[in-house]
Amino acid sequence: MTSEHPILETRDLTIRFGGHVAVDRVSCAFNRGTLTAIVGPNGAGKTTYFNLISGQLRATAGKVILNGEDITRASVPSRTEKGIGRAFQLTNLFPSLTVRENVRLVSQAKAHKGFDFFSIAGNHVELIERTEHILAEVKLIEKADLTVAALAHGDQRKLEVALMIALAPQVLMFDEPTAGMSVDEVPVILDLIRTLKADADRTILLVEHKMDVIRSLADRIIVLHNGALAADGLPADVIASPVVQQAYLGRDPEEPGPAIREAADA
Ligand SMILES: Nc1ncnc2c1ncn2[C@@H]1O[C@H](COP(=O)(O)OP(=O)(O)OP(=O)(O)O)[C@@H](O)[C@H]1O
Repeated sequence: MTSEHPILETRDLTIRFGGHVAVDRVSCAFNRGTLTAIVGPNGAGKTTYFNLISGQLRATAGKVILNGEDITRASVPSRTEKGIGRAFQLTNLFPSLTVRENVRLVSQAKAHKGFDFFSIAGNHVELIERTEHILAEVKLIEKADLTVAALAHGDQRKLEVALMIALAPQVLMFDEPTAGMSVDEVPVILDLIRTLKADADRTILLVEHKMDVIRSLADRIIVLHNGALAADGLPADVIASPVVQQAYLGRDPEEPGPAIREAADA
């Protein structure tokens, strides 16, 4: 972790649905270059917390601060432009275009935000190079000429990540990236997240249930329980803490359960 100011912060972030408080005064700061796993039982508020950060939901109270700027009331596109990245839904893209064309389109959309009349030619070369760089980073070069519709499930997830990267986000949000993946596909996505993490400018938030995945990737774990922050710290400490053993894993701390065994087997 670094000592600089946090890139992202939530302050007393809260959302109520009728009488139900789904996210309850969550205050948390995320430093640049770190990967934080967000865990908690089903219905704990993890996805809702993500939606409040990326802007799909508006907070009832509290704040979301990005690079010192209050973005609590900003729209989703505005947050995306400011540096919050969340994987695309492929259904919003062009299934009949190739992988490369999709990445190029999103890169182009990003580049046009900073359009410079005097460097059109330069932009074009840069765009091609950037597209190839992203395809290489997510290991989709060999599939670049396939249409999206022809991709296997795991490769579609990689493309979602590629499109997120094309928007050059500072904060990358993954909501259960290995959900629904085959045993073969899981390590590929984990490797990809590890590669992304190697860039110290990227700050990663990861909602994940698989404890072995969390152990291998996270610098820090925060635990949500009934919408509130129940624990926050280094992975080994948080996993071992009574609050997690009882509240999240639902068992006696002395008695290792399936998630811990899974971690031990990994
Ligand atoms: N739009 C909504 N309207 C009403 N209630 C909602 C809405 N979105 C979420 N909730 C409720 O808020 C609570 C938190 O849900 P959320 O999906 O954030 O939990 P989660 O921790 O991501 O769970 P899971 O691990 O099952 O994905 C749940 O009780 C859910 O039913």
